[in-house]
Amino acid sequence: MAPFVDSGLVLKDKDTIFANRYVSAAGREISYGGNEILWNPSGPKWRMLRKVCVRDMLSSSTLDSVYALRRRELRQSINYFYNKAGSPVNVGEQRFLTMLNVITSMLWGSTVKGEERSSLGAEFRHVVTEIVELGVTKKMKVLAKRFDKIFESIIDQRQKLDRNGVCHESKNFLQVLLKLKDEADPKIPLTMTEIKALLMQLPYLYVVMKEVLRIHPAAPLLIPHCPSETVTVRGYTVPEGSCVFIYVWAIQRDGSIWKNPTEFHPERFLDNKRDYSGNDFNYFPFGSGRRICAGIGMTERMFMYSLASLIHSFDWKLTEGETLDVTEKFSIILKKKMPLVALPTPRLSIPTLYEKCVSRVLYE
Ligand code: HEM
Repeated sequence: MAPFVDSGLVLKDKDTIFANRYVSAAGREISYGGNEILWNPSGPKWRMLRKVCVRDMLSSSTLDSVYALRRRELRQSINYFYNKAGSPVNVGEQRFLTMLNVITSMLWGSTVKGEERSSLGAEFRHVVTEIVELGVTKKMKVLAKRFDKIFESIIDQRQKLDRNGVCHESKNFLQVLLKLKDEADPKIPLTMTEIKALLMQLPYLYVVMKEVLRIHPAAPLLIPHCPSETVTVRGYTVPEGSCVFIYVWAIQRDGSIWKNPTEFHPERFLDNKRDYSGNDFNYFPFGSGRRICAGIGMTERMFMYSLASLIHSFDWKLTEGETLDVTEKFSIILKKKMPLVALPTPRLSIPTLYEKCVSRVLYE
């Protein structure tokens, strides 16, 4: 049993030493030999990868500049739910597909569409799920091939796509709302009060996001760290090359730190005293130190935008007789044990608000 020590000692005081990754055989198989940013050992190669990744894909300015892309994918998803009004839909699967499309579009500018979008997305999700759950090297090889096939298919589609189509959209949520207000049917206006109410809704959604990340951190043990040399932490010797898990899930549910820790209570974040920037070792769902998640900005934008849009566009209810089950399935990545299946009912009276983002070149 590993000793319990202050995670700040590992991720802050000895960050340089623990900045390496412990790459299991299975991890090596799926990461082209441990060669991508997540699994790369700390060193010049990782620094270069991280710099490129952050500067060219995940910086605030790049993320802001691809707002139209997020909007296009989200509207595609809203349109999907609209067409399924009153029927049970797998909400998690759709959100995963949206995220997948945004990320792959940012990576190689491709968009998977129509039937293929669903089947490729389902295959991708299936492969990711198996990777996360199995961790068996032999099986990993097979899965890695399937992954590779998916990538090939996406790249292939990208090559066929017309490169000229882009959605020329305004940049922030407020501008979108004002545009909607101007374009709304005069009989069913979107009032300034409603716009304000929506904007008020948003800070609350932000604390909802924080609470979700506290109680269900996506990487409950972070991603395994590995000391580059033998080191002593609080009197314990941690040999070079050992696998170090940081149990953020337990820390974020520790009753000596959090009041009613197992209760979902977003209001606890309203005082704005805690954030996940990596400086608070009682709340760090994205990790801390030099290996902190590079996708925080992306997560914030996608989470807030999609949650706000889904709540604003639909009333949601569970199927008759069902209760909400938030039981977790514990693995290197935390998942819901049972998928969230819910019935969407459109709540906006302007049907055009449910249309896909129409870019003449892309969708005609
Ligand atoms: C709910 C959303 C997410 C959570 C909770 C999360 C959490 C994490 C955690 C805990 C780590 C490891 C930190 C450590 O080892 O100390 C990590 C690493 C990483 N994440 Fe995320 N992540 C999320 C979304 C994303 C997204 C959307 C992207 C990019 C599109 C991303 C990109 C990365 C990268 C590149 C690393 C590796 C950083 C490195 O090793 O240098 N993450 N993430």
